[in-house]
Amino acid sequence: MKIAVMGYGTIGSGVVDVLRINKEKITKRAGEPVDVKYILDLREFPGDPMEDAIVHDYQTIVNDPEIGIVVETMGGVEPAYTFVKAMLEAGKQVATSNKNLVAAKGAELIKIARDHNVNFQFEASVGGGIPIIRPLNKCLTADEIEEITGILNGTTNYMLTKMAEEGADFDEVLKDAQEKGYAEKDPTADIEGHDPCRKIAILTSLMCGRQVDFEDIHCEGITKITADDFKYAKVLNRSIKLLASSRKVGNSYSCMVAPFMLSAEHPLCGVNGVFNGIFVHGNVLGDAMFYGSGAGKLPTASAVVADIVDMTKHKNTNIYIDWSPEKLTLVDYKDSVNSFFVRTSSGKETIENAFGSVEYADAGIAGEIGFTTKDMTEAEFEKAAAQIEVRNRIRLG
Ligand SMILES: NC(=O)C1=CN([C@@H]2O[C@H](COP(=O)(O)OP(=O)(O)OC[C@H]3O[C@@H](n4cnc5c(N)ncnc54)[C@H](OP(=O)(O)O)[C@@H]3O)[C@@H](O)[C@H]2O)C=CC1
Ligand SMILES: N[C@@H](CC=O)C(=O)O
Repeated sequence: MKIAVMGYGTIGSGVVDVLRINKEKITKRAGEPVDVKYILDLREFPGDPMEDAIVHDYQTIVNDPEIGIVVETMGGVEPAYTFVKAMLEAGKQVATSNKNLVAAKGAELIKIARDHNVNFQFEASVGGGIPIIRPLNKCLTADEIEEITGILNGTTNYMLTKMAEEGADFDEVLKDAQEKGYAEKDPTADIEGHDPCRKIAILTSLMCGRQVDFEDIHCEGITKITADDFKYAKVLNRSIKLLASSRKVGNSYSCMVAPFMLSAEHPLCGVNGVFNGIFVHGNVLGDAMFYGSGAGKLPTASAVVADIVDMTKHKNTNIYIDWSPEKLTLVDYKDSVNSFFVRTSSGKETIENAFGSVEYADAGIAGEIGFTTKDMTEAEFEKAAAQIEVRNRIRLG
């Protein structure tokens, strides 16, 4: 099998490395050798062992009938969409790690692949090296999936872990995550939660078989989390995690991305560093957990290469993926029920007038108190919170 890699950055170069490191095993499992014929990138790579494979015009790949599989690891929607569409229409199979592309154009590209009897696969687009797309599409097909809640961003989980355990500074630990190759080209997508938002939109689309737009999902990142919040988390024996969740409500889903303070008993509480954890509940399966490296060069490339092996074994066979372009309208997140941790400078009488009975937490920070509320809807919380001064609030899990 001759393949091309579009985008020779962290993940694209990882794909080339994985194909070399595990060449023998991959050849055996794919049923034939997998060779990289072209690498498309904007730059030259003088001195790189793959220097001679570098091309700059995607049409070179489109027009070469020898290329059976194309890997897209450039990132972003354009020109990735134009290039991938052209590859599928030319009868080539495509594997991508690009969640921006999958969240925006997944349903359409799946259909184009089906119409041309090829495959569009995207295992690495959610959870880095953790298998989650194929399990949903192949192994959990007997179930109605009623909930997926996950730590779906390696960068922010790495940052929150370092901030909690070492008191690390936000900007420094973000720089560290960028140097390790975990962060997006524009890390705003990580720290503002847009990346896990796209990932939970992809997973929800696979849960329901319809298009879920990430723009419809309520999304909060970690930029408002401070060292003082970690002091309270310690007092409350909780950890702060950025969760992406999707729950079936009637015929629709309630989705949200936001930081949560998790109790020690929560299945995702102990997921630390660059690891991701994905909790899945099916109506007949019950609970399942997926856990592993959520970002980084080789773990993510491992998932891309698994797609290459799968597609090499399925030449001329489209593997059905249940994801139609028909849009699903999500339930209003303001109706979802949570309890909250709140930091305030307001007095206890004012707090209790607004929230009723609460439980207080004192982290020894001058001029403020923390408290936790009972369960309430988001709308009820907003109404009560408007009556006090709120320094920060984090949902409890
Ligand atoms: N890093 C990670 O841990 C993970 C990343 N992903 C996803 O994988 C994708 C790639 O990420 P990553 O490898 O980290 O990103 P990088 O920025 O490291 O690599 C992207 C590469 O593609 C090249 N490129 C960009 N635009 C074009 C173009 N128009 N034509 C040819 N080449 C182009 C870039 O060149 P240049 O540098 O010159 O712009 C760069 O070499 C993204 O979608 C990301 O979200 C998914 C899971 C994990
Ligand atoms: N920036 C992303 C990369 C993997 O999807 C992350 O940190 O999880």
